[in-house]
Amino acid sequence: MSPIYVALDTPDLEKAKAIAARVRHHVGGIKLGLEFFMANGRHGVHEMADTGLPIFLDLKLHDIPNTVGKAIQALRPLNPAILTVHASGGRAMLEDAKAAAPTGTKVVAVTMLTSLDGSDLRSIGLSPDPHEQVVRLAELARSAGVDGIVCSGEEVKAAHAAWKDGFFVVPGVRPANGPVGDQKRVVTPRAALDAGASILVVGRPITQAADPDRAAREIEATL
Ligand SMILES: O=c1ccn([C@@H]2O[C@H](COP(=O)(O)O)[C@@H](O)[C@H]2O)c(=O)[nH]1
Repeated sequence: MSPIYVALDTPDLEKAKAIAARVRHHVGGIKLGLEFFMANGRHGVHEMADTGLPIFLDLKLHDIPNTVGKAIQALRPLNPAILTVHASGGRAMLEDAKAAAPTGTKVVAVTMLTSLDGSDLRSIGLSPDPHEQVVRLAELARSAGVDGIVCSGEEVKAAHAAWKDGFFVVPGVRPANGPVGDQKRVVTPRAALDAGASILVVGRPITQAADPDRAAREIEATL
């Protein structure tokens, strides 16, 4: 099974379905985020689940424990393979998120967004070392009982060393010399896997390609 989850960041359900149909033999699952969910809601998730590919619901929930727990209870009928919350929501929120999720759903905690770097951390009053930030939040996530974390390929080796059976989601991956867009902590898909990623999230390098099927195939061939 391919470790690539394609991020279908579009409000257009028909477009999402069309790309999924083109790349389905070269990806292991579909990631649906806020842009898709705000436009298409639960109906859209059900439609994408009809592709037969596992669904990663990347809603990055972040609120008080009761609110996050109730939100996840409301999402239970969607039975996603993977669901995200923010690690910085704190221990009680992570515990309530895991308790509310369906048994088969991996709850993973976003540590430090791949669109941020050390200077962004400093600007929000945190120590400017991404490794320190990711490893500290990974330990919080592990001890709170969730299944894994989201981090960049630059920190996944250190996080994996401290959490051998954790599940590591790595977005912000780019083919060598590809445009990075708004991502700041970027590695190649091969480097992320070698460093310990469990799955790779790839959006624009596939979805914005003239031939998404070929782009997915070419990335898969590097793994
Ligand atoms: O730290 C994070 C957490 C989530 N994402 C999501 O992954 C994809 C990446 O898309 P690209 O087009 O490959 O940049 C996108 O859906 C983000 O919401 C992330 O990039 N970084």
